[in-house]
Amino acid sequence: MTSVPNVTLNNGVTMPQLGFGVFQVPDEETTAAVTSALEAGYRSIDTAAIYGNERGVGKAIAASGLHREELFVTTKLWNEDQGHDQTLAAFDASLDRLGLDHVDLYLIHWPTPARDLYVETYKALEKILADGRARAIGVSNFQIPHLRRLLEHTGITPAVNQVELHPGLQQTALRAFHAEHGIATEAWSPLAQGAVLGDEAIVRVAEAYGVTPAQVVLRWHLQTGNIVIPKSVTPDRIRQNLDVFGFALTDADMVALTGLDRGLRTGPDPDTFN
Ligand SMILES: NC(=O)C1=CN([C@@H]2O[C@H](COP(=O)(O)OP(=O)(O)OC[C@H]3O[C@@H](n4cnc5c(N)ncnc54)[C@H](OP(=O)(O)O)[C@@H]3O)[C@@H](O)[C@H]2O)C=CC1
Ligand SMILES: O=C(O)C(=O)[C@@H](O)[C@H](O)C(=O)CO
Repeated sequence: MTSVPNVTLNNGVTMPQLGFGVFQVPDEETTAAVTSALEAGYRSIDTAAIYGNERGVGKAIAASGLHREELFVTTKLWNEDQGHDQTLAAFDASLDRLGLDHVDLYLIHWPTPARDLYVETYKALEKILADGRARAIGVSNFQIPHLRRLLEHTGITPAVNQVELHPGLQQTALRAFHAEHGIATEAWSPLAQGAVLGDEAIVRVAEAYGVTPAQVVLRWHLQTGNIVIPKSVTPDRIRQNLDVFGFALTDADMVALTGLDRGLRTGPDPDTFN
């Protein structure tokens, strides 16, 4: 079985560097997809309240026979549930749907700056952490000014910032800020939902190694130091996306992929998304 390296977060908790995402997987299909992933060897699952599939994730976990300590489960607080008390209630509801008594990582899904609630929301996450119901807390889609404000007004540095990141959107300044403050960078849509897989440089490197473009992109993430959570509902791809530890890109390959950065956002703009 493939062994995925761990990243040590800023509170000492370890998190697999490669996990499985379930955005856009209907709840009734999620149990099968997560079961395939767990059978392939994934141990980290990324869901969110807004995905509507926490129950499907929970069913796959319950049926897996794996010990809870072997798994790393992330879920996220949806925008409309921001605010101190609403966050605590939304977290309880997520745990209930997952059928778990704690998650490994709880994230604020988007800063939604127009609401101006993310600081008090994060304080609720700090309480959840203190109560031992999340092993680590963090954020998603936070830009540098949002992170600076959290660092100024709250007590615990986020363990993770999960952001859109792939060869077409490399987030260089944000990654540098994370490194400076001990925040792990987690890449969502690590394959750009397929939009970079036809890039000539990626195809050329894939042909040279006899692997697929998706495997090249995932290797680039791992060697860049990102945590990645590719999604697939296709069993062959689920296995393929984990089979990325038998080859390594050279410095020249890494430079070729770095040249593909072009501000390609496939998802919403975090400064305006509400
Ligand atoms: N925090 C946030 O705001 C966000 C978080 N996320 C998280 O990140 C995860 C991953 O991002 P996501 O947007 O799903 O996109 P990905 O970049 O993981 O791409 C998923 C798409 O690529 C296809 N695919 C997967 N593997 C391969 C492969 N080996 N070869 C060719 N195509 C492949 C999938 O098809 P198929 O399934 O048909 O095989 C699917 O269409 C999400 O599932 C979610 O957990 C995502 C968006 C926003
Ligand atoms: O997938 C997620 O985690 C997201 O937050 C987004 O993709 C978001 O829900 C969206 O796409 C809204 O248009």
